[in-house]
Amino acid sequence: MALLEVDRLSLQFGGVAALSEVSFHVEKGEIFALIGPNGAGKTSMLNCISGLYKPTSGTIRFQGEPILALPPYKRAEKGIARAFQNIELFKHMTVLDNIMLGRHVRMRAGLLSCGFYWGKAQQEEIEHRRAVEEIISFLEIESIRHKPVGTLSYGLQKRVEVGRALALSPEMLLLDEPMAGMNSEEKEDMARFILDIHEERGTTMILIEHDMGVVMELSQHIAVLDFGKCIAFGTPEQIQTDPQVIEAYLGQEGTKEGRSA
Ligand SMILES: Nc1ncnc2c1ncn2[C@@H]1O[C@H](COP(=O)(O)OP(=O)(O)OP(=O)(O)O)[C@@H](O)[C@H]1O
Repeated sequence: MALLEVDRLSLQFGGVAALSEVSFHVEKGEIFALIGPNGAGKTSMLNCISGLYKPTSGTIRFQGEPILALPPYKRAEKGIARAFQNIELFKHMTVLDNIMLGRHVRMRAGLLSCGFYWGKAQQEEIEHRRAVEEIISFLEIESIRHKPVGTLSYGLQKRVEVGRALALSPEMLLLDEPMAGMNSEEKEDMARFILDIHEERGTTMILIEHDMGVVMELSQHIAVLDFGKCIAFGTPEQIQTDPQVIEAYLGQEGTKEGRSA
């Protein structure tokens, strides 16, 4: 059984079909890429998976269970975490506090239990701190842990955004253009972190990325969207040689993005 199964998913915005009958599946432990030209429906698909958008029809199953009726926080509890295309951090708060906030759905001790079982709540707090410190050291951001996020470079903010999503200890991580706007050094760092997360934590990932070199190198399977339709699904080798993909997206040379991207 695949970890995530998307079956004939459609999403309509008035007259615009953002997604039409899209089907694909993501295996546990793989890096899966969603590619396609601007406006193809990639972010809309992530929004349907995380619960921000409600599809018009179709189904999504996570670990065999239908999830479309669940609100976003329930999907987060089930292990689906999201890093956004436009950074969604609290800019005035520190790196540490932002990542700690990402951990909140894993925190069980509420106000009542804190009152009755102070020791238990304290123990939990220590464990969450340890998990967060582990992420900070994993992402090599120890030196900026007490800095307000708004004072950091764009590349570092993107890294913190990934850290916030990782704090959920997710089963599946949705990464929407994690390298957009980065210089080549920052991109290399992010690619290394994605591979490390995959190898060391075994986290399944769905990656939206426009850089074809990165996509072909990192992912095991790729789905190609074009005008809301899934026009191809396969390994990087299959996608690179698929005539429909070359026509719609990669351009005649099969290396760069064709249509506006
Ligand atoms: N909230 C919304 N309201 C109306 N239309 C929307 C909304 N979100 C997306 N769309 C439309 O759905 C289509 C798919 O958009 P989407 O952002 O999913 O594409 P994308 O492949 O992620 O593009 P990009 O690569 O530019 O981020 C577009 O025509 C877009 O205008």
